Amino acid sequence: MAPQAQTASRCIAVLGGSFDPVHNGHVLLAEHFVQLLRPDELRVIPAGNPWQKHGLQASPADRVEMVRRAFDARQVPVVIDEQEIRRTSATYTIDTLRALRAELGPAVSIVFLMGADQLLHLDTWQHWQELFDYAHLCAASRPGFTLAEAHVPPAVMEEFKRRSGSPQDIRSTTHGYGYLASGLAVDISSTEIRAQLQRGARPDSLIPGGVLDYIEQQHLYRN
Ligand SMILES: Nc1ncnc2c1ncn2[C@@H]1O[C@H](COP(=O)(O)OP(=O)(O)OP(=O)(O)O)[C@@H](O)[C@H]1O
Ligand SMILES: O=C(O)c1ccc[n+]([C@@H]2O[C@H](COP(=O)([O-])O)[C@@H](O)[C@H]2O)c1
Repeated sequence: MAPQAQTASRCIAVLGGSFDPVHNGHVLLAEHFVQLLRPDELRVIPAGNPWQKHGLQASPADRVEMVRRAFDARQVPVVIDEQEIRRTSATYTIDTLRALRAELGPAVSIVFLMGADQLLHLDTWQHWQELFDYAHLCAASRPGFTLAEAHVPPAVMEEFKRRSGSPQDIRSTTHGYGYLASGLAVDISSTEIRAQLQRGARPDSLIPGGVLDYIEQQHLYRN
């Protein structure tokens, strides 16, 4: 068992992101871990002020509405959590996980999901090693960002190896495990979608239909 982890009665999978805009890569990342972990809830948390990005294009309200339209609640109940948007300071995941632990209590498995691009610089996140005191961390592969040992910062790889657990371990304990999933390969990014929209293209195979409708109705990402 991961250090100090307790048995968990429920499991909440958490996907944080800028979602500028949300796209099929985000949806498939969440679905990948929903299939693997069978959580009781998917909690999607749009970032308020992501300090490692140089400004977001869409407003918080528009990003929340797009996220609301993107995730299908048929597989798992989906909760859109606006706590990071309400916070005025820089968005640090450690603050979010502390708040989630306070809200959900000590007996819930909290699983923070991310793509490989974030894993590759996890060691730059605020208090990154403490994240495991509140949650399990799961990262999935993404084209252009390999999970191969040679590319992951050594301290991050060492932490994930030391904390390696099975999906069942993660589902049934509260925090402390790391998991690397190499089976995802979705070559979609918000950057590419913004570029396509700006040049007048219609990236309908890259984003959920309801999200594209909203982008068009609100004339987002046109300049
Ligand atoms: N295609 C993808 N495959 C796997 N994970 C992804 C993919 N796209 C985004 N993610 C993950 O989803 C989370 C939120 O990503 P984010 O909202 O920054 O999207 P993005 O496409 O990376 O955006 P941008 O191109 O603006 O940097 C991050 O953990 C990121 O690694
Ligand atoms: O806590 C940090 O220092 C930190 C640094 C970079 C990213 N994050 C979180 O990682 C998630 C994905 O971020 P991004 O930039 O890929 O949208 C989102 O929830 C961010 O708040 C968190």
